[in-house]
Amino acid sequence: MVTSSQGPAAECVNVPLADRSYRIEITSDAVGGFADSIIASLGDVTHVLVIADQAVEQSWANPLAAALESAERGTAGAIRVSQTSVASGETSKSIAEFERLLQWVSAEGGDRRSVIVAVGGGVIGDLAGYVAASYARGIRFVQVPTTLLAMVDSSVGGKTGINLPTAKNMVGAFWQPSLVLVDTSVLSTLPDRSYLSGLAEVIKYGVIDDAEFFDYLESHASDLVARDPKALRHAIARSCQSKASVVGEDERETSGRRAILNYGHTFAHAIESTAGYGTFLHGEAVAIGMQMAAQLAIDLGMCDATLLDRQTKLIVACGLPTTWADADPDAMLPVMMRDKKVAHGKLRFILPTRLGAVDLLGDIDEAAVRDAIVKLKK
Ligand SMILES: NC(=O)c1ccc[n+]([C@@H]2O[C@H](COP(=O)([O-])OP(=O)(O)OC[C@H]3O[C@@H](n4cnc5c(N)ncnc54)[C@H](O)[C@@H]3O)[C@@H](O)[C@H]2O)c1
Ligand SMILES: O=C(O)C(=O)C[C@@H](O)[C@H](O)[C@H](O)COP(=O)(O)O
Ligand SMILES: [Zn+2]
Repeated sequence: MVTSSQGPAAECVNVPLADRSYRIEITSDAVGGFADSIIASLGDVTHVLVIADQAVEQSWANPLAAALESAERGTAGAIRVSQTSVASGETSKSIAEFERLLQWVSAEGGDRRSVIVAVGGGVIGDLAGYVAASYARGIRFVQVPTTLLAMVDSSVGGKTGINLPTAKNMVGAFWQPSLVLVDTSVLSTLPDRSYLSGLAEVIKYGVIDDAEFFDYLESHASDLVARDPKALRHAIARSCQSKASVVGEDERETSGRRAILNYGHTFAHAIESTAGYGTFLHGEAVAIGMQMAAQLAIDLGMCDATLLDRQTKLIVACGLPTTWADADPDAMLPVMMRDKKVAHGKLRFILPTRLGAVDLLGDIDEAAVRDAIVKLKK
C-alpha cells in the first residue's frame, strides 16, 4: 500500500517494496537539508560518490557535496565525498560513459558501503543508477532529481540503464534507490523546454491511472506551465503516488501491471532513436507517442475519439508537440520491434479504453500501427 504523509518540512510518499521500500521526500526549500536526510537514512555511510549533470554541478551538486563533507557526526566521523560531472544530454546514456564512471568509482576507492548520489535529470539518474547496480554487484544510491520529469517518473521505481544506438534503455537493471529527495526549488534553473517535457509524463498518469487527476490537469494546465508552486507540488505528489503504487504491485514488470507506465513509449522510443538521440527530449517524444497510441486505440475500436481530443488539448496547453512531420513508419517499425514489451516476435501496446484505464494489447495488425503513425505525421 502506498502511504503518503505531510509534515511541516516534507510530503513523503512511500514506495512499498518489502525490504527494498524507500521514501520520496518532496519539499520546496530543502536542498541544504538533503545532507541530513541522507545521513538519517543511511547512517553508516562514510563515502559518498556524487555523480552530477554538469548543468547543475555548481548550483546544486557542490552545495550538497559540501554539506555532506562538513556534516558533524560525532563518533561516526566525517564523510569522504568524491564528485564527478557528466555532460548534459541523452548521448551520455552510453556504454562509454557507463564504463568511465565505473573506472572512476574504482579509482575513488569505492567499496560495498559507498553510496552513489545522482544529482540531475533522468539521464543522470538512469546512468548513475546503473553504475550503482553494477559496481561490486550493487551498491546503494540516492536520487536527487533536478528536472520535473525525474521528479515525477525516472527517479522512482528502479529502472536504470543506458541506450544502444538502435534501442533506448536496452542495457540496464532494476535497482531501487535507497531514498529519493525532491526539492521543487531546483526547478528554478531548469529551461522551459526541459520543464514542459516533464509534463508529458504527468499527463500519462492521468490517462493510464487517474481520470480525476486528468480533470485536475485540464483545469490547472496554465498554472503548471507557469510553475505555480502549489499546482506543481500537487502534480509531483500525485504522480509519485501513482508510480509508487504501480511499482509496488509489479516491481519488475512481470505481471503486466507496470507495463502501463509504458503508455506511448513504444512509439516514443522509436521517435527518439530514429530522429537521433537528443533531437526530441524524452517527454516530447512521449507526448507524440501517446497521441499515436490513442489514435491506434480509436482505430481498433477500443476507445472513444473524445479521449484523443481531450488528450490533444491538454498536451497543447502544456506546450508540447502532438505530431511529427518526419514520422516514417518504415524507419520506426524495426526499432519498435526491439521494444522490451515485444513477446514472441509480436508488438504489444498499452492502449487506453477510457480516461484513467488502459489495456496491454498484443497481436495488433502492423497496418493499423503504420496508419496511426501516418495520421500523426503532420
Ligand atoms: N528510469 C525511468 O523510469 C525513466 C522514466 C522516464 C524517463 N527516463 C529517462 O529519463 C531521461 C530524460 O530525463 P530528463 O527529461 O530529466 O532529461 P535530462 O536528464 O537530459 O535533463 C534535461 C536537461 O535539463 C538539464 N538540467 C537538469 N536539471 C537542471 C536544472 N535544475 N537546472 C538547469 N538545467 C537542468 C540537463 O542538463 C539537460 O540538458 C531519458 O533518458 C528517459 O529515457 C527514465
Ligand atoms: O518506470 C517504468 O516502468 C516506465 O516505463 C517509465 C517510463 O516513463 C520510462 O521512460 C522508462 O524508462 C521506460 O522504460 P523501458 O523499459 O520501456 O525502457
Ligand atoms: Zn518515459
